[in-house]
Amino acid sequence: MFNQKSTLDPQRLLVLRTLLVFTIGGCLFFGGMNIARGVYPLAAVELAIGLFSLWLFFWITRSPAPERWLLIYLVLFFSTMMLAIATPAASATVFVWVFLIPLISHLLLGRKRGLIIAVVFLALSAAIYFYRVHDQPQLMTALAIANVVLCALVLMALSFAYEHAREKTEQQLQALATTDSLTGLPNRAALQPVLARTHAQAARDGTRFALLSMDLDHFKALNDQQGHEAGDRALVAFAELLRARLRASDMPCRWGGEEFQVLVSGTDRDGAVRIAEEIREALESTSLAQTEAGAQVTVSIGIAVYPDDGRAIPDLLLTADRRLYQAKSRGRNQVVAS
Ligand SMILES: Nc1nc2c(ncn2[C@@H]2O[C@H](COP(=O)(O)OP(=O)(O)OP(=O)(O)O)[C@@H](O)[C@H]2O)c(=O)[nH]1
Repeated sequence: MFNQKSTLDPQRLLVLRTLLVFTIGGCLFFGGMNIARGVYPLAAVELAIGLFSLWLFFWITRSPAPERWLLIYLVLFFSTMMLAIATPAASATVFVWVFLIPLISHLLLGRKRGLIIAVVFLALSAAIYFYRVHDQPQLMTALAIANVVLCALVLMALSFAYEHAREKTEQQLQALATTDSLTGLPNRAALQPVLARTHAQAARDGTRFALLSMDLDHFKALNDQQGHEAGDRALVAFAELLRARLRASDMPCRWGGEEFQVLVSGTDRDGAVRIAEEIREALESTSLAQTEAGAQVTVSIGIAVYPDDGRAIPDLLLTADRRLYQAKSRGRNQVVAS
């Protein structure tokens, strides 16, 4: 769950695999045709690209660097296209493939890298096109040139706009999926990759980090006596308190219900206890959530420090949780760190 493997996003993987299927089929077909027509250099390149595409179809989900292979494939694919349009013996209609360049670049590489690759290969295609048709007056009229150029520009603008809108939607969905809607804090799904990164970095650099597991006390009583809305307001206020007390490099998160988790980087046990005590005291000193029975919502906190309390993330979470419940059983409103 905490392993960070580099993977392509599913949409790009689907586009790439669809394209690879057509590349494999197309390369075999055109390679065979070009052998029959005696255009051997182009046929050899096409067959080699076909075999490479077949291998990539299976390798792409296993590769540790799929983005790099994506770029290599695209450059090879477009370069083959350039070779095809530059080959005098190739069919005149081979130029229609050029119009796929903006669409494929944006779908596979995203807005910025897609635009750069598309501009480079469209410019190359234009140079090859004009070199090949410069002696055909009917193709060198302003109208004929405007048709080709405008069509390419429209496709470029449309695919750029599509990718721009798609990236924005993806960012919004990502934010929704990783933010707790009540408190606005990151949620459990958001903490996991950050925790994995912090853990990997601490293991590399020999530094420490602490996990503070927190659970609000007497929260059920508050809900029962003053209503769910009062409970919600207390959760929002506690989230505010966390934001106000923590440094930008620390990461508070709503773990679920009235449980919170705080990841504090570059700190030892004493530092973590200081922060936890500050938070505990700050909540205690607010009259934010007084229950009718006179109890006040406070917070119990369990601390685990890497690597002293465990080297694996699940062990640290377990230790922090165990200490949190020790704090509860010792009477609540306290910090347990060892
Ligand atoms: N208002 C509100 N209540 C929630 C939310 N999520 C969980 N709860 C409530 O939090 C309460 C947690 O109850 P308990 O686990 O018994 O915790 P507690 O009353 O704080 O008891 P101790 O932790 O032992 O002090 C339950 O009543 C849940 O319904 C939420 O988003 N909003």
